[in-house]
Amino acid sequence: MRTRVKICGITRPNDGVVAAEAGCDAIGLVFWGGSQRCVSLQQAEAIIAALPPMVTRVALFVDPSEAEVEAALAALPIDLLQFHGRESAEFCARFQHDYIKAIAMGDAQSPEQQMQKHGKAKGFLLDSHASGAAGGSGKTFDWSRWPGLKDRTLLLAGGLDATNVAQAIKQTRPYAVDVSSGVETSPGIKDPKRIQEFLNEVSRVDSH
Ligand SMILES: O=C(O)c1ccccc1NCC(=O)[C@H](O)[C@H](O)COP(=O)(O)O
Repeated sequence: MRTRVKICGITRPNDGVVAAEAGCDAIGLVFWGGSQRCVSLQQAEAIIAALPPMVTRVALFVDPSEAEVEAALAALPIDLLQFHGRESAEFCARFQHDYIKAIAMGDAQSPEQQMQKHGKAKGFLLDSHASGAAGGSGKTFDWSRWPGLKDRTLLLAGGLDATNVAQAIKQTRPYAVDVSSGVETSPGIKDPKRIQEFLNEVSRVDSH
C-alpha cells in the first residue's frame, strides 16, 4: 500500500498548492495561538480556496474550547480534525467529524495506553512531543517504540525530512507520514524543493 503524506502547518495559499502538486494527500492547518504556524479562519479560507480537489483538509487544535472547533467547522470545509493536546475521547468525538488523535511519544504512558482511551479515533498520529508540549518540534522519537498494532491507522510524525523518511517508513510501515519543519526554510514557510524531495523519497521507498 502507498504511504500517504500529510504536510502540516501550511500558512500560505501557494504552499498548499505546491504541496498538492507535489502529490501530498493532506494538508494541516494549525489553529492554536501558541504556534508560529497558527492561521486565522480568514487565512485558512484563502489556503483552502486555492487547493485543488482531492486533498484532505485537516484542522489541528491543541486543547481547544468547543466553540473554537465549532467556529472552524462552521466557517471552513474541514475533512478531518486533529487533536494535539490532552483532549478527552468524549470531547474529540463531540463534533460529528472524523478525528485523529496525536499520541505523545515523549510521554511516560505507552502509545498503546494512550490509544486505548480513543476508541472512536479514525487514526493516531505518533509524534515526538511530551504530553502538554507543542508539536512541530522537528525532533524524531525512537522508532523502535512503534506499536505492533495492525488494526489501527497509524501516522508517523516528528522530525521527518527527505534524509530520514525512507528509513522511517521501512522501520515502522505507517499508513501515512506527517511533516512540517522538515520541509520548511523557517517556521510556517514551506520550501517547494524540500517538499518535492520529501515526496520523491516516499515514492522511492514505496516502489521497492
Ligand atoms: O506545528 C506546530 O507549530 C504545532 C504546534 C502545536 C501542536 C502541533 C503542531 N504541529 C503538529 C505537526 O505539524 C505535526 O505533528 C508534524 O508533522 C511534526 O512536526 P515536525 O517535527 O516539525 O515535522
